[in-house]
Amino acid sequence: MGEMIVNQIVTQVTGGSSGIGKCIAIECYKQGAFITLVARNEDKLLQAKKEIEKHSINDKQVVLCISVDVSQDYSQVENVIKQAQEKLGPVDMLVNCAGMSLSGKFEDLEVSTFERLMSINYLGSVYPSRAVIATMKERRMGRVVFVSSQAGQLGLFGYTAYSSSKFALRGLAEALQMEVKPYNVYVTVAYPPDTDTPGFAKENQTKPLETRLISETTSVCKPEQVAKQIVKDAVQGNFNSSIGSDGYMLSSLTCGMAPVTSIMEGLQQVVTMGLFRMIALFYLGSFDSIVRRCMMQKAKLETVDKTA
Ligand SMILES: NC(=O)C1=CN([C@@H]2O[C@H](COP(=O)(O)OP(=O)(O)OC[C@H]3O[C@@H](n4cnc5c(N)ncnc54)[C@H](OP(=O)(O)O)[C@@H]3O)[C@@H](O)[C@H]2O)C=CC1
Ligand SMILES: CCCCCCCCCCCCCCCC(=O)[C@@H](N)CO
Repeated sequence: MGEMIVNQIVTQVTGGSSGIGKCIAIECYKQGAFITLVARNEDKLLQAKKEIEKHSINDKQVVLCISVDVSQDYSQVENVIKQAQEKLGPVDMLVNCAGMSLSGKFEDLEVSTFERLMSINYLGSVYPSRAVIATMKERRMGRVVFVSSQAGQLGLFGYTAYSSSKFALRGLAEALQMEVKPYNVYVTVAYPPDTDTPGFAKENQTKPLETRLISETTSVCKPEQVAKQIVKDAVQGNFNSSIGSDGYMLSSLTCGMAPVTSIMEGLQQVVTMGLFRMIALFYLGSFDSIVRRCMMQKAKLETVDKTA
């Protein structure tokens, strides 16, 4: 498997106008890539374009903006990607980063929230990938990145809608990787932890206490750091991309039938599996006790309310 050289390659980033996506675009631009940003809001796109352009390393580099909803209409997504390809040439690397999170207890979440998260997080990654994959296979080169989440590796209180939409990306990525590997096209799934972005700030406004307490087990990452790791793994053609020691343990523990990139990676998984399962049992115990404590706290408050 050859490493990709980012200089002069065409990188298309959905969700590239904010947060992790914007940092991925900056990281690629710093290495000399041509960028297409895909998102809905045109003002945010233009602002991101200006910010990214500050990091140019030569005067040929371009940042193109496409305003489209990646989750709605496949033919519309296909059309705008074709138009972009006419201007910049075929996409070498597609990063599917458009997405969002909504948390809440299962019975409190609207049914429409399940549909919406599945549309944005899952179908919103299927459509752009479907639009570029044939050309990548023909050209015998390419990278497709799916940005899942640690919540795409384990289910947590409050994430019934979000986790399932992020788990879906793993299945898509595994199946697709098996199809395209002989054509020298490589798929990466990234599993970031909580990351300090506008999307994360918004998510926190409605996060249940339980979800917040469980998430606080791990620290919040900087989007620049997450972006750097994702770009590095995608360029190297690694199937898995994770951050930090929790990320490493989670990826080893949940490797299942995921492809390995090196013999070393496979051996590490074999050797660490039992130990990491042991550690996971302690985490699960502490998560369960957080949930139970919150329930008892609420019950106590209710009896106080009633007697008052
Ligand atoms: N921040 C975190 O803690 C973590 C985030 N992630 C995942 O990383 C990704 C990026 O998250 P983050 O940077 O926090 O998010 P932000 O909310 O900061 O940015 C989201 C980006 O996606 C775009 N977008 C959203 N919906 C659509 C749509 N339907 N069509 C096209 N573009 C869309 C937004 O632009 P616009 O609204 O204008 O369309 C924006 O550019 C998401 O998939 C998220 O689930 C994973 C783990 C942790
Ligand atoms: C051996 C096993 C060790 C396991 C440690 C597990 C710790 C889990 C904490 C999970 C935090 C949830 C991240 C979700 C981020 C996200 O996607 C949202 N913030 C999106 O906005």
